[in-house]
Amino acid sequence: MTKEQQAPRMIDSVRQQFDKAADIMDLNPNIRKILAHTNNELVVHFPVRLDNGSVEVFTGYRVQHNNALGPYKGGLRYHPAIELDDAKALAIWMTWKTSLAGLPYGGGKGGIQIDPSKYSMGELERITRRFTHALGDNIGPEYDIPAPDVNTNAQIMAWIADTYMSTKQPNERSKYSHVVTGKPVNSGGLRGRDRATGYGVVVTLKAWAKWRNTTLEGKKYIVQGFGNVGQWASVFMEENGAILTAVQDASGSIYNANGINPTDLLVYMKANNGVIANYPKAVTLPNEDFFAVECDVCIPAALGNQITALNATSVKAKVIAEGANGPTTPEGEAILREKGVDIIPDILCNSGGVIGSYFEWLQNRSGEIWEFEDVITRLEKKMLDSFSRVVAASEAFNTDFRTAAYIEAIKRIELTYNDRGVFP
Ligand SMILES: NC(=O)C1=CN([C@@H]2O[C@H](COP(=O)(O)OP(=O)(O)OC[C@H]3O[C@@H](n4cnc5c(N)ncnc54)[C@H](O)[C@@H]3O)[C@@H](O)[C@H]2O)C=CC1
Ligand SMILES: O=C(O)CCC(=O)C(=O)O
Repeated sequence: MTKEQQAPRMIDSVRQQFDKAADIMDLNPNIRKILAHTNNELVVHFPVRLDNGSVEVFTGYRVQHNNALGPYKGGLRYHPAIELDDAKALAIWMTWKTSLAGLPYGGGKGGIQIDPSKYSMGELERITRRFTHALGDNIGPEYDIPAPDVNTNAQIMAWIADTYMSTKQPNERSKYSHVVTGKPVNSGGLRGRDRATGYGVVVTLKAWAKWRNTTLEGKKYIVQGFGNVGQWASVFMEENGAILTAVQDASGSIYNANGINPTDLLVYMKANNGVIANYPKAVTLPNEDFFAVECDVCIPAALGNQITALNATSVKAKVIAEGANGPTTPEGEAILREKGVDIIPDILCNSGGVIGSYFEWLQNRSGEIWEFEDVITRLEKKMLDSFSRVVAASEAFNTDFRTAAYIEAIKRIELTYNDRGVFP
């Protein structure tokens, strides 16, 4: 086992994936050079007074990969392990994701190195506002538009929007509400943005099932990560008649061969610090056995580097629907492909979130308020269009779905550079 296999890094995965696609599509070497770099990498250190009167200095990141297609776009994550290289990898994935979805955006990502569970609500508000202040005009509604990601939510987006807008002239503040998306509905948020990523995951799974001449009815599925993406994906899988048999979150893993009702699990979590541990209607499973659970569908919806050379051999699922960003390493993927497991790649599978964010941005820019039904209809249409283009590229280039999705995404950026005549 090499060192990389034991401690894979997301930045290595995204680079390998890019190189493979760039080789196959014979990408213009100048454009290849540009896309191999991130445009801007910002690291900020900012002090915040805690409830006990002491001052702590936090480290935050914002990486802007590429903006050939439009403003940088992508989430902010609050996690103790986030480092600059992770923010880079996640920003690069955003560039491919927004391009594949046909959005007028580039890719960005960032966050704060913090375990939010250790801080009070008041502290998190002060940390968020101070971070926003430190970012200053390195974000902006027509420049770089953050959104929720791991451990961030609509409340945090509302604090960011409020802090950013307060730095502008009073008579102009309302022009800036789309500096972030994923806001609460009453603060300019989109009806349906909360469930957009999980809904999109299931739209792609239904499309995959159709492509495989089957349906989701009666299929057993397992979900890693029961936060925004995992919860909503489970709710929609349930609506399609699939059966949830195992769940893992940061607190542990649970299993019930006869099925776990996602709505009932959510009720339990609400009363139990938001975690699944000790759910009484399932047994506890050792974390290392999670991906080996017998199932048809596996939805990793937590962090990167979860399915690796160390556990891919034991995967039983027939399809991996990547709700998370970068959950499968290239080494893990090679083993899965050898076993005949299909993978719906992250930049396609979880793109419902950023598509929803785009709708919110349009809504704020035009002063409209969209109906929930319109959001869902438009979201589904866009995701199905992306899915069809990925299938077509996979056939045209005789390659796997991930590489096909990359080719589709990179092709659009290459065409844009070519149109400008800068790098013929
Ligand atoms: N929120 C969104 O709209 C989008 C999120 N994503 C990706 O989806 C993934 C999940 O994001 P959210 O659901 O928003 O985050 P979240 O913070 O709402 O939920 C994260 C979940 O992962 C679990 N988790 C954390 N560490 C874990 C570990 N070591 N093992 C197992 N579970 C663990 C947590 O307990 C929690 O259940 C991330 O990779 C994120 O980048 C992708 C596209 C959009
Ligand atoms: O909604 C967005 O702008 C981006 C969400 C995100 O961070 C992602 O798709 O990974």
